[in-house]
Amino acid sequence: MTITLKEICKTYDKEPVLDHLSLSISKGQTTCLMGSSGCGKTTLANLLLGLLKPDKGSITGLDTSQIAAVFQEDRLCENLNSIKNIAIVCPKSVSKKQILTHLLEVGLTETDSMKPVSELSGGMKRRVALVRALITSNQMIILDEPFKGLDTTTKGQVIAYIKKYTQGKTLLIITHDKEDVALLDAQLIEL
Ligand SMILES: Nc1ncnc2c1ncn2[C@@H]1O[C@H](COP(=O)(O)OP(=O)(O)OP(=O)(O)O)[C@@H](O)[C@H]1O
Repeated sequence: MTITLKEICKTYDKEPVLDHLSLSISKGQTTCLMGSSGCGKTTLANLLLGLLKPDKGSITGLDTSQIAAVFQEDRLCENLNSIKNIAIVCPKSVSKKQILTHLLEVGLTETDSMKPVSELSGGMKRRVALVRALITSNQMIILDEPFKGLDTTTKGQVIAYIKKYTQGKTLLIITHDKEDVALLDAQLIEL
């Protein structure tokens, strides 16, 4: 029940970023991925998502069609409101009311949810992107610095939301804050 990376090598323009990296990620659990800036965490996430191919090595135990992700940039449609941004990824059986309930759970108001995303703050956009990833039935979620721009209270609310909607799922969170490992009851992988 693990995702196993074996001897992964990834080079950009002859600059090695990942050099014979081997690690395993427990399925159905939360793992925090930490490491200094530029050490290759986002590269590793992109390899797991199948957006990049390793130069060498293998990844086993992974179904790339079952992964939802929040990237460092939110990748929302700025001219659409939050509900529409999320409805795009949902089956028709998920109602607008259900989407609104999720947005309220992460601290947005109904008025916020009806505004074009371009009129929301960075922290609000982050939460919309998070709901969009967690509302899907995907079995694996990758979150690249999901708490960026959130104050302590909002972060607590978001952590409760993440825990509620990722039970039994494989969750990989890239973070720079060691405190998150305890807050999320996570395993730690340091690159
Ligand atoms: N598309 C690319 N082309 C060339 N170099 C890249 C590319 N993407 C990343 N790099 C380089 O690879 C290294 C690792 O980048 P990556 O984004 O994976 O690091 P990271 O650990 O996620 O960093 P951070 O914590 O700052 O987000 C960096 O030196 C970066 O400049």
